[in-house]
Amino acid sequence: MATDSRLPQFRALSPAQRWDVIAKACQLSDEDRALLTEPGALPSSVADGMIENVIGTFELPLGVAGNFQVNGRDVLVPLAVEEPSIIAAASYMAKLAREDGGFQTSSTQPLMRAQVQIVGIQDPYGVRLALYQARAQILELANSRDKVLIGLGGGCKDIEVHVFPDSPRGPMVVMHLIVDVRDAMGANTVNTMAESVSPLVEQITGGSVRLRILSNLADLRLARARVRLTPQTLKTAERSGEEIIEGVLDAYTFAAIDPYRAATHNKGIMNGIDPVIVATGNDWRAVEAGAHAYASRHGRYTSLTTWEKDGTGALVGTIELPMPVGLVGGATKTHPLARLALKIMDVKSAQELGEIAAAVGLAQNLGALRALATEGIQRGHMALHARNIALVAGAVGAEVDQVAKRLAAENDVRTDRALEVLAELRQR
Ligand SMILES: CC(C)(COP(=O)([O-])OP(=O)([O-])OC[C@H]1O[C@@H](n2cnc3c(N)ncnc32)[C@H](O)[C@@H]1OP(=O)([O-])[O-])[C@@H](O)C(=O)NCCC(=O)NCCSC(=O)C[C@@](C)(O)CC(=O)[O-]
Ligand SMILES: NC(=O)C1=CN([C@@H]2O[C@H](COP(=O)(O)OP(=O)(O)OC[C@H]3O[C@@H](n4cnc5c(N)ncnc54)[C@H](OP(=O)(O)O)[C@@H]3O)[C@@H](O)[C@H]2O)C=CC1
Repeated sequence: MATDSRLPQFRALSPAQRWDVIAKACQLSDEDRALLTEPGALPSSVADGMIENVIGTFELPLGVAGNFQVNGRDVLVPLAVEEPSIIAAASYMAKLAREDGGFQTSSTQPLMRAQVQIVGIQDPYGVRLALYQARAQILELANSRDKVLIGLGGGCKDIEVHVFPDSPRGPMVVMHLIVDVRDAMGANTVNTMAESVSPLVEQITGGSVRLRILSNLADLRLARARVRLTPQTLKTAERSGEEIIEGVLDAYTFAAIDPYRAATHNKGIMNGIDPVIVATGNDWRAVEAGAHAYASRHGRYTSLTTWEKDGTGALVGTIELPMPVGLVGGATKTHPLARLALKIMDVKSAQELGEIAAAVGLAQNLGALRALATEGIQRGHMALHARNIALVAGAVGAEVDQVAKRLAAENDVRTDRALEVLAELRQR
């Protein structure tokens, strides 16, 4: 477990030197190092067991966001992502946040919903009551298979019956199984449960069961994060903290009221969350689907975060969203790098993993809003993107930073300019 997530001048090190820092901070072994430094950390034999028609593996950069303090614990957070400036922004905001206590997080129990669709019935409200009457029998059948899950205190805890009396296909009833999936993401688990209770549901209702599948609107499995930053912490050489706070509040309000802005605002949040989900071998599509569905829960798509000023004038940010992630199941156990990422984070439960991801999303959001509301996104983002452009132009080794620095200094981050700068460098 890392005892100090500050990584001073980490950026100036080489990947191998950064590995040494992380390995020391997290007590990682030489075997762990081999996973990262040797090509093909995911053996094709393992990949061939994960998906169909495998022809190889696809790699992404794996970085570490520093400075995070979550509920008083220093955490180094691995992110697998291709976009520049995400890790810089998250690390920067985490650095500021730790001045004022870092991130405080919490989460609900890991409850997932499985839906059982019932058609071919004439009395949907009567069917609803019949299902509630048979609740104990349904729960018993649902819990008759998952010995490991039940033994851990998980399992189907309740049913919830939704009625659609006049759907275009006639009356429809949807029974939800509410399942505590403990440290699994739980999709396979709850899908199996839904299929296993369907014959009994048809017997109880006299209807026909169609779909038996989890809901990705996992609104009973929420992760939350909160952060508070004073004007003193937020001030820069160019702007007062108060000015920055007012800018962030205007930027947040723009997203809260305008779906066109909210889509970009939330994409920025997921820029922080998705790379943690990918790095830990979790299903980022499930997290994305739940996040955006949850952002529409009040009937209009809006911001996943809130930003406000407290009585002392400090900026207070919150995020709350579905977080269906696991420490077991799916690829979390089969992908070696997913296991390594979980080891670096030293998380003890799926809830803790979800809370850290939520905190990274909140940090990411502040990084973007703070930049957008002051200097604009391009200076910081494009200065880091310049290295990608230098690579595209063919720069190698030390040339990459030399070309990138020149592009950033000229504020002209374009491939044709990079080619010119590279040619000049090579003529020297
Ligand atoms: C990019 C910065 C951080 C530069 O900002 P800066 O002021 O030049 O940074 P700095 O050199 O003063 O460094 C401050 C800290 O930032 C971090 N940092 C700084 N640079 C690096 C680096 N190279 N590698 C690693 N970490 C870095 C690091 O923690 C560093 O502390 P230190 O290590 O020096 O003690 C700033 O301009 C920024 O945060 N910009 C916002 C960028 C952003 O939000 N990127 C996310 C992708 S774009 C996006 O989200 C989509 C969007 C924008 O549409 C979302 C939306 O619309 O809401
Ligand atoms: N729409 C979606 O999001 C869908 C996603 N998926 C995929 O489903 C996968 C996730 O399903 P999931 O059910 O998590 O995967 P798994 O079926 O791989 O793992 C869950 C099983 O792990 C066992 N287990 C061991 N330890 C624990 C523990 N501490 N907590 C909970 N379970 C434990 C339980 O076994 P036992 O059963 O013996 O008790 C449990 O049923 C992901 O790969 C996802 O991509 C699939 C379909 C749809």
